[in-house]
Amino acid sequence: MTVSIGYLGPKGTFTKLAVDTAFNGENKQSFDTIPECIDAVEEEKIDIGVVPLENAIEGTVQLTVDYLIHQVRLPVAAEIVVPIQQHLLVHPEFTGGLIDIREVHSHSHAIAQCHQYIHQHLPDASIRYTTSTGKAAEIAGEKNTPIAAIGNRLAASEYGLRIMKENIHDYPNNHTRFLVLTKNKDIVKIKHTSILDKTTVLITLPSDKAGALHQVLSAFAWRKMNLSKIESRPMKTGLGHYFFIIDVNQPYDDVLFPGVKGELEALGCNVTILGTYPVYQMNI
Ligand SMILES: O=C(O)C(=O)Cc1ccccc1
Repeated sequence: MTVSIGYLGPKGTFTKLAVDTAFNGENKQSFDTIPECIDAVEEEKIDIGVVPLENAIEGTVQLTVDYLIHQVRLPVAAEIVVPIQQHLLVHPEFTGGLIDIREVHSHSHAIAQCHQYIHQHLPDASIRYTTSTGKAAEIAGEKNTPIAAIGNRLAASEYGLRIMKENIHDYPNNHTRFLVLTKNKDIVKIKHTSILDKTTVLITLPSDKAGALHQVLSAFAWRKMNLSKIESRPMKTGLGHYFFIIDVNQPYDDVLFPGVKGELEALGCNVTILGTYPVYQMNI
């Protein structure tokens, strides 16, 4: 059986790079937006979806987290961590200098990863946000205009662009986490060895209870469960109402996690396990 894998496209995105690095030559399909890719997995038009989740410089990709919490809950089969290098890409016939560039197009995360560079070297260019870095590269390649895109080397080759300036991201240790979503975990075959297993838990606190978050954290702490991330997101039910999303650096088990859940539910919290999955660190 050929497994179909959807990703945030079009061609030349970081998500496509992550997919190419993690998977062999399955049938790969690009989607223009993150929700479209997630919906396609939900509607079983594709077997696996890969979407960006978090960047080391810019933080969470809110669209992914919110869509997965509020619209479509899909099991997470794996996390792929990929190093990110951002380059300034221009049409091959563009002969101007940095000073001549009028517009810089890219995904909001890519723009944010290069804020200092843009501020110092392209202060007069206007910023245009696109659904992905690949989309920005496609626009820059359409005709010879003073439009630059921020994206990767794959985008440069896919759209025939010239790399005008390499490595323009502001901080060197730039990595992005991608989620592998599927209803059937057995079909996910990643050609690397995982570095650890993680479990992601979604918790809502009882309203207006002093020390509730402290008690949530203690339930993990006294069990010596190591947390690697805690983030609050609005529940969208009113100001001051939040979910807490907690990553625990260990696989789900039948003792500790049910213990945490029982303890927190007794306090009036709501606890949902969003997924337990291996993490793969890629080198490209
Ligand atoms: O736009 C892309 O290429 C993506 O895959 C999303 C993204 C954007 C910036 C850094 C990492 C991933």
